[in-house]
Amino acid sequence: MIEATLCFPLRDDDSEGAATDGDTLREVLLIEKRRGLGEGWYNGPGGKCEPGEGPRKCAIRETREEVGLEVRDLEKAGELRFLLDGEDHTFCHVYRTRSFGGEPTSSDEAHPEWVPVDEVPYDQMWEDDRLWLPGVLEGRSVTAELRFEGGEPLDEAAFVDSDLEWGVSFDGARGQ
Ligand SMILES: Nc1ncnc2c1[nH]c(=O)n2[C@H]1C[C@H](O)[C@@H](COP(=O)(O)OP(=O)(O)OP(=O)(O)O)O1
Repeated sequence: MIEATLCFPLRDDDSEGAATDGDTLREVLLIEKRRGLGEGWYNGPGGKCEPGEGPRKCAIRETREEVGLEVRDLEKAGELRFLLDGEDHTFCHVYRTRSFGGEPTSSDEAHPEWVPVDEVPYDQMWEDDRLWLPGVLEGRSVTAELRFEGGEPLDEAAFVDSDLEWGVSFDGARGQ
C-alpha cells in the first residue's frame, strides 16, 4: 500500500479588505496540482512518503518541494484509507498547521492559492474531500475508509462509498 500525506496550512487574514465588521477571514493554502495523480484538481500540498521516511517528515518535505513553505508544529488531523476495487491502495496521513515560514510559490508540481475556508472549491477536488475536509478545517479529527471502483489510475476510478469516524485521538505513536 502506498503511504502518503496531505498538509493544510491555515492562517487568519485580517488585512484591510479581507475582513469586514471585525471578522477575521480564515484561509487555507491549497494547491492546484500540475502533474501526477489528481492533476488539474485542488488539494493540500503533500505526496508519497519515501522509503524509511515518517509521514510527518514527508508532509514537511512535500510542502517545501511543492510550494516552498516551511511548515512546523503539524497537528495530525486525519487518516484516510483509500481502497480501489476492494483492495488497499493508499493510506494518507492528514495534517494541519498554523505555523509556517516563507511565502508560497509555484513549482512545476503545484500552484499555491490561499482560499477562504468557506470557499474551498469542492467541485474541483477529489469527490471524497467534501466529506472530511470541512471538519478537518474546523479543527476536528477523522479516520475514513474511502472506496473507489474502476481500476487504475485512482483519479479516474469512481468514488462509491465511505465510512467516517470523527473525534479520533491521534495521541502517542499514532500522532506521527
Ligand atoms: N481521494 C483523495 N482525496 C484527496 N487526496 C488524495 C486522494 N487520493 C490521493 O492519493 N490523494 C493524495 C495523496 C497524496 O498527497 C497525493 C498523491 O500523491 P502524488 O502526488 O502521486 O505523490 P507525489 O509524491 O507528489 O508524486 P511523485 O512526485 O512521487 O510522482 O494525492
